[in-house]
Amino acid sequence: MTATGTPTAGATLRLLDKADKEIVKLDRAVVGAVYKFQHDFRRNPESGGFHLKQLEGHDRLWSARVNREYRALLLRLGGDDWLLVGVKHRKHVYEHLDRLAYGINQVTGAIDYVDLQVVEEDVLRRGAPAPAAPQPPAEQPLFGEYSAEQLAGLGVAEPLIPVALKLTTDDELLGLAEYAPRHTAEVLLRLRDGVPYEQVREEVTEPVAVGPEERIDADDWQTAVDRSQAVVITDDESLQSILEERDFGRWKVFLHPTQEKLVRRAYSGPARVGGGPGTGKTIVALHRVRHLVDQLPPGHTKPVLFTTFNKNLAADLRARLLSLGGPETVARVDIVHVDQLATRVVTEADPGNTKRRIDDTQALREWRQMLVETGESRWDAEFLGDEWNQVILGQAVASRADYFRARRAGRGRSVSRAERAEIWQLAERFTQRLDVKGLETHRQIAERAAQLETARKAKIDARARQRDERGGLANIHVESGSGAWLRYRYRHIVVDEAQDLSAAHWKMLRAMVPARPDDLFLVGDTHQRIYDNQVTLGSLGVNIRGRSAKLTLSYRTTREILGSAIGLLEGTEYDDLDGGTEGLAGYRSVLHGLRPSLRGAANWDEELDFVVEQLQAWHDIPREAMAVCVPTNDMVAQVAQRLARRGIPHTQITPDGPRHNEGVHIGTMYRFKGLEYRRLIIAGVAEGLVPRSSVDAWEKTDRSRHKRELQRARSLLFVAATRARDALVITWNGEPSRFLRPLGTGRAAG
Ligand SMILES: Nc1ncnc2c1ncn2[C@@H]1O[C@H](COP(=O)(O)OP(=O)(O)OP(=O)(O)O)[C@@H](O)[C@H]1O
Repeated sequence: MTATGTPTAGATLRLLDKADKEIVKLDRAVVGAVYKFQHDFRRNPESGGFHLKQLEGHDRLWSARVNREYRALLLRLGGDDWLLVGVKHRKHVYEHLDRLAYGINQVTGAIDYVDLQVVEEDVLRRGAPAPAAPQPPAEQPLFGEYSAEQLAGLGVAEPLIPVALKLTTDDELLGLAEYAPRHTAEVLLRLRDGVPYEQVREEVTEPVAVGPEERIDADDWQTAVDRSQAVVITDDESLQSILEERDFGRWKVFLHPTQEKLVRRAYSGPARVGGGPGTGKTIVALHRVRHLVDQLPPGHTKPVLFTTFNKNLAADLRARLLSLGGPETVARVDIVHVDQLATRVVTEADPGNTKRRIDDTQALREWRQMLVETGESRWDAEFLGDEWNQVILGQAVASRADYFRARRAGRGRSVSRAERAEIWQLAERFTQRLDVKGLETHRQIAERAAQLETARKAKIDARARQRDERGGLANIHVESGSGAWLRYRYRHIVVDEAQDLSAAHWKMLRAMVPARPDDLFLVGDTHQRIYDNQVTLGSLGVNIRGRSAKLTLSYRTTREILGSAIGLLEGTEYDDLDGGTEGLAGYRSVLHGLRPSLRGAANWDEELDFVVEQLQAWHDIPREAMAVCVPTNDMVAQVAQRLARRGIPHTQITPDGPRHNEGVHIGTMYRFKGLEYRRLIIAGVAEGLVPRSSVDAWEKTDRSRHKRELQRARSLLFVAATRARDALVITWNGEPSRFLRPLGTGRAAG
């Protein structure tokens, strides 16, 4: 039947999750035709050129002409509201009409669409690209112990239940998981991972199930589409960014229900969202910021602070928030990295300060020089540097007497009273030295900022008390002399990469926002902590107890990469930012791809050749979608040189981010925090470099330091490995890093 009726002023076109994956697999020319099609279709679906036809035997499914050869398959949700579910060659559209199945899922209330022909002919036969793991005997169904009702009860798409019950190999399952609606894939993979039925119901199904108070109406497709992973195509660019998998593809418009809840919830105090790499923590933080801004009364101030660990991450957050919420949202948010914020506070208090800022490594160099110059040999620079950072600055120790009383838990080696006196003297000399040289460390600034902000908060609170006592509008707000209103700097604070902030940072942030509902919202993963800043938030006034949640589904990495990355952490324990421990239980992915490749070379020169060969083999994707990550700055330069010689465009990742947009990105592991690439090579993963040989020197002198340093080095490799979306290659020369042993490069992990 051809569509009839008068032309309309325009239509809504949406795209169902996974349809994009099938569309991108088509020829470039067809994809181009799809762009044009959606543009024209939105303007007038009833234009004759589309030959819009309802498919025989289907009450909601229509076909429309994309070009001479291809047809779009569309579900009519109601009126002029359409859902694009697939694009097929015209020859195949009418062949198996009875194989196209769709309906409203009775558990999730979302729309499931399945082309069983594709499942049987293409998906199941295609199998997995990776060398297969040992397979169960062919006749043993993988889900034999479950009934169709049980699978339906977990929300598996009904048309796929008979298929799922027949699966006998993991390759088939992975193929199906890639094609099936995301929730179906998650349920089946979790069951196959051996997770008990009830636990799958609790962890995977319940978060997306329609609540008992809400009825699922099998005919209400418009409500169903809102519960589905579908995006509304509002302009040509939105489709393009989804199909080209650009950064702001789907997550800008679609959040998983578990993410959505965290974004919208009202919290009675500070809240924390944890979760493994790629689970969408940053995305939740971005949406949370927009949500908070949306609740603000109109105004021109910036009552929301959005902060992260370093400069290039802050720049990235700004760009993404702009894209998510537009200039109106960004106008109400102060986006600044945490050390810059501290510097601002300190400069405000002391505008004449012209000191140069140095980091921990430069500070350590100063310690070394000072010890050489003074001929001091009883203490080593690392120990003193740590003592200064963690005990003296870390606890804001201001006097010798305070230092005698300071707690030194976790410092490994105990020190006597006489030794404390010596250390204090050296620390004083060190600060004087920095002062004379016009230097200042970021840690000093953070401590100072924390003190300034704490004092400011005390003043604000005291004045509020005075006002309450006087019972009204006393003159509480004019700061002495300046005439400025003395009040809290922010109404809400959102922190990304929370695991790397120091105690001083937290003290400063805590003092910048009044303790009220929705004051602090932090996201981070302690498995990714790469700076030596372990804190207990509760002791710093940031009480997240009872307001902590975890995301577990990775949207970035494949199951294969995720499995290897988790292997890197074998046998280690991580904290939960609040004195407890935290693991990656439940951390999973429904994405599937090649196993990471591990490759040893005879020497660095040969390893560089591997890198070049690998990059050349990846000629099918843009250069900037791939990266090379190495342990040291020297190695960055050497990789860059080799790529230049072989004519491979490249760019280095600096503290401010990549120098250019074009070319393979090269950087040290530290630079990869928070980034994401389609394909990644980590080179130089050898003993002596990962971890650095200096780390083992601590084993005899300071066991706790040794443990911490090993953990940090391991986390650094974990962060690097989890930046890869589709492919990960790890290389080394000489002896492979001990961290790789669980991945099968040598003896079992010790
Ligand atoms: N609901 C979603 N749907 C689709 N993609 C998503 C969703 N949530 C997140 N992603 C994608 O997953 C990837 C990882 O997201 P994000 O960077 O927020 O994770 P993260 O937990 O902060 O990662 P990390 O801790 O490794 O830095 C991004 O490419 C993001 O676009």
